[in-house]
Amino acid sequence: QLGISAKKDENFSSWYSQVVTHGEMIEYYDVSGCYILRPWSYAMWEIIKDFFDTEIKKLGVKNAYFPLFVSEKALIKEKDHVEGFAPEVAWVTRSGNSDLEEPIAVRPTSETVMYPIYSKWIRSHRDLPLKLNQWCNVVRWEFKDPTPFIRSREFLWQEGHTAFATKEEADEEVLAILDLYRRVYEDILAVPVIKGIKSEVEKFAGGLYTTTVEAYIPNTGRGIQGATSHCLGQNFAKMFEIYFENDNRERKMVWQNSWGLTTRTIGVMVMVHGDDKGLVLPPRVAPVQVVIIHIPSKDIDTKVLIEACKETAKQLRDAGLRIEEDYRDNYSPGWKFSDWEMKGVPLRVEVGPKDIASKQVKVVRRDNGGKDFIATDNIGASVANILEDIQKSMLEKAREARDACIVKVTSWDEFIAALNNKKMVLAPWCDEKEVEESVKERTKTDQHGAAKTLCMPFDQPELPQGSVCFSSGKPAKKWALWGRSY
Ligand SMILES: O=C1CCCN[C@@H]1CCCn1cnc2ccccc2c1=O
Repeated sequence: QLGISAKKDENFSSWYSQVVTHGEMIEYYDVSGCYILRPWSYAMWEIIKDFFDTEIKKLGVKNAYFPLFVSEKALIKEKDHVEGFAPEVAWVTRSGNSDLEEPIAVRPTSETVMYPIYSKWIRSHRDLPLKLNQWCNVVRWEFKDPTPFIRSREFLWQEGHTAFATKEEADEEVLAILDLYRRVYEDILAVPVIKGIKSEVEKFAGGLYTTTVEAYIPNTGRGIQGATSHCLGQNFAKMFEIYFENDNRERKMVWQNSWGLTTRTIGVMVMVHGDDKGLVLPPRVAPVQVVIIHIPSKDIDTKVLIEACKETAKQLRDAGLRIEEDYRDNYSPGWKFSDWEMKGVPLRVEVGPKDIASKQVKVVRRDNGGKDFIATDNIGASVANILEDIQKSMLEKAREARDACIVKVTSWDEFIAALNNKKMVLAPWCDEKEVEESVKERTKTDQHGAAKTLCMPFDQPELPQGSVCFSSGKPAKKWALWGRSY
């Protein structure tokens, strides 16, 4: 395979497309906006899913599966949340040569599938809390430019849908799930995120409030929504008549949450960490963490060399690491090095005759190219330590790059300058809808989309008395993080 021809800092979209295809993550498909997830990327989704699934089960969430199809009646039940999304809904109108009586929608999300059933299941406070999740696909017929993992017409996600007797329980779960999303990004994908609450304009219209983890792509200077955890309040309970009798025999509406994380996570990780040699995988999400490559030589019988490699591989597997051994004799070591670098494998172990003699191996880090020699005895622990160091330093490096792209301003001129300099902008804001709409209008240009609020960070800087909104001049209520986004 040839190397990647596009440079990350010169042609980001070509670079990204080449990295995900040469890295064997994606195969293109003849239905626009749809992609094939090859084993290399699907294994990453499985790692993310294993972590999140284990954690939500600790919170008492159970997995279930609801139908892919939604009746038109059910879908338009909550019209004001659907009307904004209506153009994205895909419909089944025919089977074989005959039209269906009623068109059936393909789920774009499952509130309207699940909540008529929740209404049937929930009668008494003893039926609460109800906490269900499903791992599935959803379809949204988007028209904005499709991008593998980042924006596709079908994607994989989990969607959690919970119901509680009290708002306090719902509020608490919203934040517990949001922290799990932070951990997916920071602890597994080594991508720093900012936790915050969405503005009234940006929140899920059907809900009470939306919390979010916001990531950032330095090369494009755009923010990207990482995952969202919504408190729906009692809005859906009202519409779908989801009531329970409390222990005073009073009829009450439930308080609900819904929360989702998608395969977009994988695309964000690729964009943040990849380089001009291809993928750079954080060890926690790498399907293969270490690849062992023998260096044939006339000074040693290749069988002996490979036996030594197998012994090292066994020790590394016994240390719980995901290992690949590449003894292919139809490729040179150099060819193999670039092949595994393309796939982003965090650590390469090279074994040659000299290494056998001195009971050592050569290790090469994918993230910074660092080379070292380590002893073969107790190699499991020492390689595990190197992988931990790679994980930590990738997050630190990404955090520094992200922090360097946040500019704190107080005036409109500073705001526009920072925005056009591809930064995210932290500015004091009056938190009024029409002001956000006007900023969108004033920042929309033909070559970029409008700037919008990404979130109001939970971690608010000091807001000095008398601070005014950078845009409206009205009294500022809080700091908002603004930016162009995906
Ligand atoms: O984010 C989440 C997390 C998972 C569960 N659903 C919520 C809210 C989904 C918002 N949404 C997003 N796109 C849509 C597209 C078509 C119809 C409806 C919708 C829609 O309701």
